[in-house]
Amino acid sequence: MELLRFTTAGSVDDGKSTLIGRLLYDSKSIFEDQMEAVKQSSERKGLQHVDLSLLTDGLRSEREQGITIDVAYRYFATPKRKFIIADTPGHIQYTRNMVTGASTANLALVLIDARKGVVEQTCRHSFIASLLKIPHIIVCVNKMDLVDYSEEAFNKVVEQYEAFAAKIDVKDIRFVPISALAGDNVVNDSENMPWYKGESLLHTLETIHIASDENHSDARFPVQTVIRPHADEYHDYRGYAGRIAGGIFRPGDKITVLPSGLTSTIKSIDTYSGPVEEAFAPMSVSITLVDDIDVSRGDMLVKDDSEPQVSQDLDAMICWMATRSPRPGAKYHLKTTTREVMSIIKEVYYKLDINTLEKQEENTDIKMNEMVKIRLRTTQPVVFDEYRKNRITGSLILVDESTNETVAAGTFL
Ligand SMILES: Nc1nc2c(ncn2[C@@H]2O[C@H](COP(=O)(O)OP(=O)(O)OP(=O)(O)O)[C@@H](O)[C@H]2O)c(=O)[nH]1
Repeated sequence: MELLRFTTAGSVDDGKSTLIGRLLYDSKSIFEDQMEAVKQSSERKGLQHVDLSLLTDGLRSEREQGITIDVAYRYFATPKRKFIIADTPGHIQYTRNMVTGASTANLALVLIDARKGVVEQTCRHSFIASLLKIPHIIVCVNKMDLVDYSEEAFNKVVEQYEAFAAKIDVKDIRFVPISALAGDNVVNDSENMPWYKGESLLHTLETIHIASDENHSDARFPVQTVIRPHADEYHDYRGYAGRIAGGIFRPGDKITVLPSGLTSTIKSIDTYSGPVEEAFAPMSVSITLVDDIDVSRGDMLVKDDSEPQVSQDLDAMICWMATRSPRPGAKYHLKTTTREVMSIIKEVYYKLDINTLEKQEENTDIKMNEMVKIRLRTTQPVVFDEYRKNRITGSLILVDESTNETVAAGTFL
């Protein structure tokens, strides 16, 4: 079953927790005992309705804790799709959390209070979504019950957001008028808004087309492991295992190994369920070649017609995630796909103000949560693509050599 990852970020009290609770509840992804606990807490608080945000906030304390980055991941499934929600706070001091949540997302859910319209947080979250090339945005105009389910109020928010969205690079933007509290258009179609002819939020999440968002034209296979079993019967087997990051590979295809430049031809492609005649992203496969050439972990198999870039000088847009600013001359492990090399930050071009997308070229000492364009110099060649071409081979993280802390996440330009 297809998996859709989406991020949510909103400003305080937009109703994010209530919305996520409503999605889980109405799609029947909640366990009875969790629901019973929420009902009881709501009663204790003297509420007339069941406070669904308690459900989300309760789950929030059970969240997966990253060592440096705190993003609450939540999982649910319907008969049509599986979902992972990366729930991040929208405040500027949590930019790094938003970047982490957005880096693998297929879709960003932007929540707007119908009474307030577009606010700073809305813009910031949308900018991050566009910088990280999230292909789809769904703008949920929430609390429609508080504006009498008015079409005019909804249209005003749509207009306001569209005026802002002209500045960002996201192709697919949709709008859904909802009430997370009352349940309108979240899972079930609303009877209170007959003027809205679109689908409910869940229906959109279940059916939005995401397969074509993968890059199927430029063949990329980062080698994760070299398999060479020593048992006698396999003595001539040498396979390269990993996950395809782009394009299509078939037995018989001519390939080049980068960065070495050696060439060969694919003999076979194996998967857990047997050999295949065709493999594409995001399949995990093991590839064998007709020649016994030198291939190691961190190399990339590509096809001749569309080669990635290979360089030791790399321009990237990064989000600085560490509390400590970079020290002059500090060395960082640069990790991209399965490759890891040493690097230093050679130059800082500018900082990007994520409220306005303006470049700031003066005063470029880097602080936590800032987006910065930098040049890295590595000790060995790196194989990469521009992020806009491929989100997997185009992304990187920097890990501090001495503390082992992830200090930055970024995209190649
Ligand atoms: N009337 C109305 N109230 C809503 C709606 N959605 C949320 N609320 C209320 O708005 C308040 C904030 O909702 P939350 O879900 O806690 O908001 P949040 O954005 O998750 O806030 P944080 O958890 O602080 O990030 C609560 O009192 C909700 O009951 C809605 O559709 N209509």
